[in-house]
Amino acid sequence: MSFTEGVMDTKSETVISLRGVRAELGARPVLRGIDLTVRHGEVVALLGANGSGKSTAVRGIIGQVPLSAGRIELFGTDRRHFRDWGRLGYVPQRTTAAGGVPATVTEVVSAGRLSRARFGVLRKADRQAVRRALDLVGMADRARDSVDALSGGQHQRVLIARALAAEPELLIMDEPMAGVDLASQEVLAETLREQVAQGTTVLLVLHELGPLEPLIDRAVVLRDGCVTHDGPPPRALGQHALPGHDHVHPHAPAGAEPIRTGLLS
Ligand SMILES: Nc1ncnc2c1ncn2[C@@H]1O[C@H](COP(=O)(O)OP(=O)(O)OP(=O)(O)O)[C@@H](O)[C@H]1O
Repeated sequence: MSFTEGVMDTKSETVISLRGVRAELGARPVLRGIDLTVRHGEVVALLGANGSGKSTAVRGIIGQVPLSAGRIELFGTDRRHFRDWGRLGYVPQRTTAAGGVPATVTEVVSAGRLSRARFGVLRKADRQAVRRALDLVGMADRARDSVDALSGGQHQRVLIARALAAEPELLIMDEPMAGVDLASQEVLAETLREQVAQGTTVLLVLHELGPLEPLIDRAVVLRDGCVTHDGPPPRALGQHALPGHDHVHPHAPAGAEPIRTGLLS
C-alpha cells in the first residue's frame, strides 16, 4: 500500500458507527432507530430539543446505556468488546468535577491520564500531559486549588482538561459550553481547534453552535429519538437562528403561526 493510500484510509476510517440503535429508559423508548457515522478527523454536532435523546445517544456510545436493538462500533470494534478506552475522552453533561471527594484540580485532571499511564503510575510524560491540558483550558494557575473552590464554568474547564489529558483520538462532549461565559467559550473553541488540527475526532452535544460554529463539519439533529437531519450545520449563530426553531416575527399580527423550518422542533 502506498503512503497516500494509507493517509486516505485513516481519513475515511469510521470512528463511531451507530446502526438501528434503540434504547429504553424505564418504559420510555428514548432512541428509536438511530444511524450515525463519525469518521476520523470529523467534528460532528448533535443537536435537538430538550429530551430528544442526545445525552442518551452519547451515553449509549460510551457504554453507559444498554441498547435494546442495533449495533454500536468504536474504532471498528463492537462496543461490547471495546476495551481501548484510553483512545476516547468524555466530558459528561452538567456534573461537577468534585464528586464529593476533596481533590485538587491537578488530581482530577490526572485521573483523566490514568488510562494512558502504564500500571496506573503517572510518570514525567504523564504529568507533562496533565499540565498541558490545564494550560489548554487556561486553568494552570488554579492547579493546586480544591475543585470545591471553583465556579461552574471553571468546573467545566477542568472536566474538559481531564478528557484532554489522555490525549484522546476521539473526544465526546455533552454540552461542553453549558454555563461557560463567552470569553471562556472562545478559549475552549481555540483549544478544540488545536485538537482538531492535530487530527482529533469530535462528537459534541450542543444547544448553540456559538464560537464552535466554524469547527463543525456536520450537524445531526435528533427529534423524539430519531435522526431528522444529517448534513451541513445550520449557518446562523445561536439557537434562535437554527432551522427548526419556532419563530414569530416581532411585527407579525397577534395570533400568527410560528414559522417552522423543521429541524429542531
Ligand atoms: N434515567 C432515566 N429514566 C427515564 N427516562 C429518562 C432517564 N434519563 C432520561 N430520560 C428521558 O429520556 C429522554 C431523552 O433524554 P436525554 O437526556 O437523552 O435528552 P437530551 O436530548 O440530552 O435533552 P437535554 O437537551 O435536555 O439535555 C427524555 O424524555 C428524558 O426524560
